[in-house]
Amino acid sequence: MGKNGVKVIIRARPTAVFAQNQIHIDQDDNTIEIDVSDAKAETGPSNKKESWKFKFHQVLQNAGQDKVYEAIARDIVHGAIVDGINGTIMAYGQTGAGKTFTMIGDTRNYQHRGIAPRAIAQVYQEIESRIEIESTIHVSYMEIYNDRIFDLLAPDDADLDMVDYVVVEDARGTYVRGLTQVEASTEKDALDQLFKGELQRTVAEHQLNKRSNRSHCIFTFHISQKSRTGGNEHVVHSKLHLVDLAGSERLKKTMNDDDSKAHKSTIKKESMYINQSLTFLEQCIVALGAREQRHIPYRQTKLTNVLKDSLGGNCNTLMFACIWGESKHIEETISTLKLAQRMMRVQNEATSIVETDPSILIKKYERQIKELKQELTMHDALVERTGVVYDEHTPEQKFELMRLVRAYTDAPTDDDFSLLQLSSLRHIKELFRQFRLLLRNAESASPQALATRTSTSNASRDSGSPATTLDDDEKLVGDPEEHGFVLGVAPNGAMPVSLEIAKKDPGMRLDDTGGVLRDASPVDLQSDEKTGNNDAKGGDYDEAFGKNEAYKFYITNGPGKKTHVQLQEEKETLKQTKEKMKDITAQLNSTKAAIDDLKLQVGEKRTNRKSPKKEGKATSDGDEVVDEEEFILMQKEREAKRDYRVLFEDLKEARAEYEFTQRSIELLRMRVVSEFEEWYREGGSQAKNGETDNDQDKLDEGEKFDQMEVDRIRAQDPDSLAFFQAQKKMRQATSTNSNQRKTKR
Ligand SMILES: Nc1ncnc2c1ncn2[C@@H]1O[C@H](COP(=O)(O)OP(=O)(O)OP(=O)(O)O)[C@@H](O)[C@H]1O
Repeated sequence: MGKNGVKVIIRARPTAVFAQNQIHIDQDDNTIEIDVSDAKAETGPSNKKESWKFKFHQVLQNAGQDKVYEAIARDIVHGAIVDGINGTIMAYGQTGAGKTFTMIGDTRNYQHRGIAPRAIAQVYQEIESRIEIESTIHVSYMEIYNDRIFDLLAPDDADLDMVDYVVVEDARGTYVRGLTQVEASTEKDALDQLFKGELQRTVAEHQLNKRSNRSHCIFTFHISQKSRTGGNEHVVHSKLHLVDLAGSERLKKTMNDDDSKAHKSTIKKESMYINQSLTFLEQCIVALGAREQRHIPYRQTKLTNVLKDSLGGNCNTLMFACIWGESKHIEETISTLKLAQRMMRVQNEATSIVETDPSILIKKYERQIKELKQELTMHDALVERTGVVYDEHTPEQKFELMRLVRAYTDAPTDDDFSLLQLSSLRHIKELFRQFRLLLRNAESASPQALATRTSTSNASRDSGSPATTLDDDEKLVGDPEEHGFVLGVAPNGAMPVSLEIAKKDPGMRLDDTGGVLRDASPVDLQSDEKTGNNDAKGGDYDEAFGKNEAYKFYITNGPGKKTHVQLQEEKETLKQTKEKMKDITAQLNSTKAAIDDLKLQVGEKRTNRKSPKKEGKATSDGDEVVDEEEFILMQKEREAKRDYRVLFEDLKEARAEYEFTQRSIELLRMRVVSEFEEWYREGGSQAKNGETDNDQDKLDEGEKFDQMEVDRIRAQDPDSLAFFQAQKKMRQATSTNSNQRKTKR
């Protein structure tokens, strides 16, 4: 942000009859001196002022279009794109003085193109060079004629006379509601719109200049820019106005004596509006330039209202004051120069208008959260904290917390807090939540059920084995563990939604909110067993026991052996990975300690080197140099940091492997259970009792035997081989039928 004076450039159009006696232009000093004393002498003595000296930012005479553009216009366009600051370039002056030539130029001659086509080219060059920024450009083109706004880019079928455009204001500044803004993605698009608008301009013929226009025209770029990479959440809005004002001459100069009455009336009306708007433009300029604060009459005319944020306020403003250096126009020239001088006193506050793009802001916060989580994970790794949860707890994690809460409430002593090691705020909240759920469940359960539950829980703990339960449907649930297959029967409603939860406690399940519930009245097999009351379900217990035995067989010698071996291997891998993580964490810690130590040593060395008491080691040009010892320390520090990074990556990899293995174990467990269930249902358990030779392992053995037999037969009598094989096939089929009959029985 900063105060930015309005820049003023005087442009004198070429003429064959330049008033050399009256106008003295010094282009090096950027001054113009006017002296009308000769002319006054002809009309007699007067006490009116006869000479003036003006100084401007630039005074150009017979200057080419390129020089005019390069003078200051290029900087204003650059500011609108690169700094996001509104820019206004306007041309003021009497009719025929060269305003349109300056702003638009000769549309048929490329060399003589004016500020608008040059600005269009620069805008697209600038945005193309800023590949990291996404820019959107819209253009509008309006004409203010007799204090009415006309849309020069309105669709061809629009009824322009019906629309009364109004100027409104919001946080982004002033704009004309309903005015067509065409998106222009390329230089060609923008040029097309400029030329389309030029065709629409209202042209009135009058004596000074046949092509003269009697209106103000404003071509505007509406620019929005934001970061493509999402590195910044800001959207910068800026505008660039190119304003071709109507001629500032007085009425009498615009009319011919032989003009018709109607024509005179039209010109009179036009001149009145032009003069009014230019007078208010001048008043606004004077008020803006005044030392004391004054009311600025922006709202008095459409022109000043539209240019509100382009005359004063957030804007870089450049005014071209075009003069016609002929003696007969000297009064208009003086009047133009006076206004231009006042314009130079206006100080603008140039700032960019920045809005926040919420989508980018969210992305930024997400990135920050991710980085902070990574930092926390790194910190946890360094202090050997594992299992800290910073994200939402998964159902399994919630279940684990519930188990801890239950273990804590069932603990024999009140202060066994070791069970509830608090690792994060989220962890604490979840613990409280589980406590609340436990309390609510307890409150809603009957005292009898509570008592049963307590005894159940105690019995399980005392027996040191997981609880097994039965329900009316006698549906079996269980868990394959290394020690065998533990069976239980849970009521349908209590069937766990999560295998992880089911495996740890079949009596528990998740509620809708992810809280863990225990069925209010489970019948516990262990407690029945303990009290000797297993008459009622004794058969089931026997069956369960039988199934347990079958499972043991299934995973040791049965068809589940291979999967079970895989499961054990995965568990071993998990153990090793855990060890590896521990090992890497230890290495990370020692590397971190080494880095800290080296940093300290380097710091000390540096302090000693800079200490005035020590002998300074400096090169001839004053640069300090490090000694060999410090250099070696710095090198070691760099290497330690590199090691640290490698180790950290290793740790990440090991953790990923650990998690992957956990998932793999889970899958294998599920597979063992479901395959066992199927095998058991199909009567596989009978096979293990030796009632059939159809067992997979036995078949394997049998196959070995068969092979030996085939080899023997082939050696003795090759022709009998086919017979032998057919016989074997029949034997196998007979055996299968016999098995099926036994299963059905
Ligand atoms: N610097 C210049 N060099 C060459 N020709 C010029 C220059 N300035 C103006 N002219 C010529 O003078 C004529 C009038 O100029 P121009 O239309 O730009 O005046 P104007 O100030 O815009 O007038 P109006 O107020 O009527 O729009 C045009 O034919 C234009 O080509």
